Amino acid sequence: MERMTDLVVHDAAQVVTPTGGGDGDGSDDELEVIENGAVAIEDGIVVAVGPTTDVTRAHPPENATESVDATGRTVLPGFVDPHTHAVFAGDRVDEFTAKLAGASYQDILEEGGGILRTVRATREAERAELVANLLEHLDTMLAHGTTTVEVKSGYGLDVETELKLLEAIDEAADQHPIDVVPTFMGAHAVPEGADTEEYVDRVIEEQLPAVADAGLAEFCDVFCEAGVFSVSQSRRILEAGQELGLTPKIHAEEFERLGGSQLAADCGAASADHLLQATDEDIEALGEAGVTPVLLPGTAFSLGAPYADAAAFEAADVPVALATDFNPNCFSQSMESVVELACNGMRMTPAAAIRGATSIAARAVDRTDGTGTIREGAPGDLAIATVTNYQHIPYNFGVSNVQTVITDGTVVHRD
Ligand SMILES: N=CN[C@@H](CCC(=O)O)C(=O)O
Ligand SMILES: [Zn+2]
Repeated sequence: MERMTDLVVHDAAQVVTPTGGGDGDGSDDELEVIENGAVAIEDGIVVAVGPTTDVTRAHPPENATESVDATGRTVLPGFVDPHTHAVFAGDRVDEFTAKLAGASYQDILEEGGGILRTVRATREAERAELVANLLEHLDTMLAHGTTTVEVKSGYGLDVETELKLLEAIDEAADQHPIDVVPTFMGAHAVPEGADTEEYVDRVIEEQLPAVADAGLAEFCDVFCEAGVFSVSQSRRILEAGQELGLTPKIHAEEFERLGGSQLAADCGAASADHLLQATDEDIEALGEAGVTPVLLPGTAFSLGAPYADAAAFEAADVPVALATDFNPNCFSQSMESVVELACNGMRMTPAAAIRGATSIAARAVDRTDGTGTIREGAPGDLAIATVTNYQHIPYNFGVSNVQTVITDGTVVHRD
């Protein structure tokens, strides 16, 4: 029977989708490829996906409000970027040059640069400037196929500025088609001149209650790292956040192996991120506890550090999510680039990288509604690339392959 459809994408060389979608641990998911495929969307939700002949019989493009002829192109779920620090003022391009000349990330931070420098610039910025900056970055993300993004606060380190950042995230989210997931990260660094224990008390007693009261965050994240927050300090913060309804996330085993993975497993975190130094034991603990590991190849690339051991996760049957970690130290908003680095740098297969950037990434932000897949009932979020086969995305690196982006069944970007 013919029906009126909001959007039909048809005649795609490939429609590509992970078979899972947020439920289960993702280890049995596969990447399904439908040759000459089509997708129909109604009321923002996918209502049909399959061969073009089947989908267009029930949903003729000529009867749809909008149709996209995807001949010669590949349709993917919109990318999910589950780890960014995208709201801040200024940049640190001079530190980029200093790092190339040999300065380390931690030397820069210990001298009051790095995160602390962005904190100074962000405290001085008006909320409107932060909103405008974030909207610009969201536009760039969208143009590269991202339709869901997590954004952390963490360049305030005091109640007032942390709230200003979360309000800026909320305001930008209201104005932009990307689905924005807000995370509170008051424990991103120890502010200049502060004692770490006293600052942990302030995060727990002042910042967390104010954030929970304002209802502006879904997750609470901590930088669990030597010289920043210890495992026990991180545990106190994450448990306090959990009591206020914020799901834990953690920056773990980035520069040193401290035990953040085990903590993530103990407190049922949604994700443990970075994991450059994670051991087989850590990987097993994350897998058993259902914590999604998030690997950030752009960060290793920017730091000139060895990549996380993606093969060890694969061997343990623990699927990994991928994210940009977009921040002033790792300045890329592009999930296309992350997929390229995952393959060319971490030697992941294109199929594993696409799953990591879509359905597995959705697990890292607790999106269990089919986000990151193209299946009936999932949100109508699609990225259409100018390639005839999804493997060409990492193969043809360094260029923008995404051409058209759809959120909730509406075309929101076209190159
Ligand atoms: N490692 C801690 N936080 C960020 C970097 C933030 C910054 O350098 O401004 C990260 O995840 O890479
Ligand atoms: Zn981070």
